[in-house]
Amino acid sequence: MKNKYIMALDQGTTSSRAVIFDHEGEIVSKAQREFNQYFPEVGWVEQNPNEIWGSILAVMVEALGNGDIEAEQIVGIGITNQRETTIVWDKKTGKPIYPAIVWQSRQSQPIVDTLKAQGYEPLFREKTGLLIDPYFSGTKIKWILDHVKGARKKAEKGELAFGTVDSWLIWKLSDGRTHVTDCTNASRTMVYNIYEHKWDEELLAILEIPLAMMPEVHSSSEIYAHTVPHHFFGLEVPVAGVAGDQQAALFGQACFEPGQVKNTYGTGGFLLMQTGSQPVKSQHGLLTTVACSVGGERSYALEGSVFVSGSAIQWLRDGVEMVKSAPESEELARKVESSDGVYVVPAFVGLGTPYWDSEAKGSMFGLTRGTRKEHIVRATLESIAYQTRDVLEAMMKDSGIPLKTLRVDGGASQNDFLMQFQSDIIGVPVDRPEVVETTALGAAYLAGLAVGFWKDQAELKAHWKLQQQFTPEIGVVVREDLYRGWKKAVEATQLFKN
Ligand SMILES: Nc1ncnc2c1ncn2[C@@H]1O[C@H](COP(=O)(O)OP(=O)(O)O)[C@@H](O)[C@H]1O
Ligand SMILES: O=P(O)(O)OC[C@H](O)CO
Repeated sequence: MKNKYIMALDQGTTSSRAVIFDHEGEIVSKAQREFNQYFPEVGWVEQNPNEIWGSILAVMVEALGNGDIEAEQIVGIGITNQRETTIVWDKKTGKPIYPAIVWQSRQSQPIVDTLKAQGYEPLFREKTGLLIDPYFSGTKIKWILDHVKGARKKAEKGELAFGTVDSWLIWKLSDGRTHVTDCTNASRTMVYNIYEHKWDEELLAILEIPLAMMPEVHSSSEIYAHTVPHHFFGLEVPVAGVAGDQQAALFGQACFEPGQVKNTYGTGGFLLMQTGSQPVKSQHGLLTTVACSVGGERSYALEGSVFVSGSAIQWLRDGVEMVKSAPESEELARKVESSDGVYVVPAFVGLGTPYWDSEAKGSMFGLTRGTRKEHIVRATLESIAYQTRDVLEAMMKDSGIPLKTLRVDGGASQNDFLMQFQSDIIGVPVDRPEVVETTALGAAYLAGLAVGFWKDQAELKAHWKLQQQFTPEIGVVVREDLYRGWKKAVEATQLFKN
């Protein structure tokens, strides 16, 4: 008999991936495609939902082909996606009425300013665990309904559908038969009540979003739909797992115990701490969000976002051209003993957790006549680790749980210098697993649990294998000295507004 597999569709901000996993949780094949980003105005980021769908169709075929795997061998599909990105489409024609508004897009800032001025922040925070920010879907939906002619009327009549990218893909895979999302994605919309587990009618009313356009909210692991045969080689394969990409990574990292934390070093840095069955309210600028819902059990997480993480290295490469490739940053950083007192604060798009300062600009401190390119490169890598510590400090304060280890993944986690410095600056081990495609793995796990491919979470936990552990190599005095310098640099950065 031929081996059976699970296919994960990882629909990220800049590319779509299909990753096929075997029963041991190992990758047997994958494929990846980039798609276009559109920047129609300063600060706006949009995508074409049909291009997203096209890229997904392409990678499904390529991943099967690359691994010489037949479609019949896929027993379940899991979906994980860039979160918050907002799509509104016509239920009858299946056509989007506006491009996808990407999570990074700021066009709904004026709506946010009005909501804040009206004093709604505490209400939204209390019910959704989020802040009022253009990042989340709620004000993006309102923006579309306000700007596309006739849209609100159609939405009121139940003719339009809203979805994050997971909903859109399930709609397409099922040929318009299923309009659903999972609770992790719902918890990023700013209109989902994370305590009552439902769309919050009061918040929907404030944003003038008709309930009729919202998808049904389900758990993260169950059969939502089957592929229609013409989209999947004549087969009806169950779509059985869904989670937002950061929550999927937490699951893929097997962070099931309260207090376990993962950090994904991608374009941005996303830290999630598993807090178990109880949501923890943050006093230190973190978000409270749904971590997962499997087998009737729902868990929560505290989340912190570092806006510029791996993209600081893209800046070194493409902006100031100090490195030719991202891996070269490691080579250069190792050429000097230290950053020699140089601090780079990469606040290129403001500062995220815990500062939430949208006006901060990037800055550099401590330059001398002796400063070389290598010091600046090193300081930029170090800034990624300092920002991570900022978030972890907030997590420790909010949860009261001391950090034992940090599990890492994402592109920049391949940088050994960065991982060592990360461990040095937080004073606990940093654990890098063998499978760093943890986002896709999490989605595969969720689908595999629903179709009986895997038995339970204990089985999944046993799959997690350490590839390399980085342990602290500097003492507490040096560590705290370095970190104090960083805090001063951030303080000075925030003072500089022009
Ligand atoms: N060896 C490396 N050292 C430092 N940064 C790296 C390295 N390799 C990749 N990166 C950074 O990681 C990011 C890409 O990671 P990825 O997980 O693919 O991100 P995303 O999913 O957000 O597109 C880029 O910003 C890149 O600069
Ligand atoms: O697609 P990524 O990996 O950049 O992740 C985006 C996040 O889900 C945004 O909240």
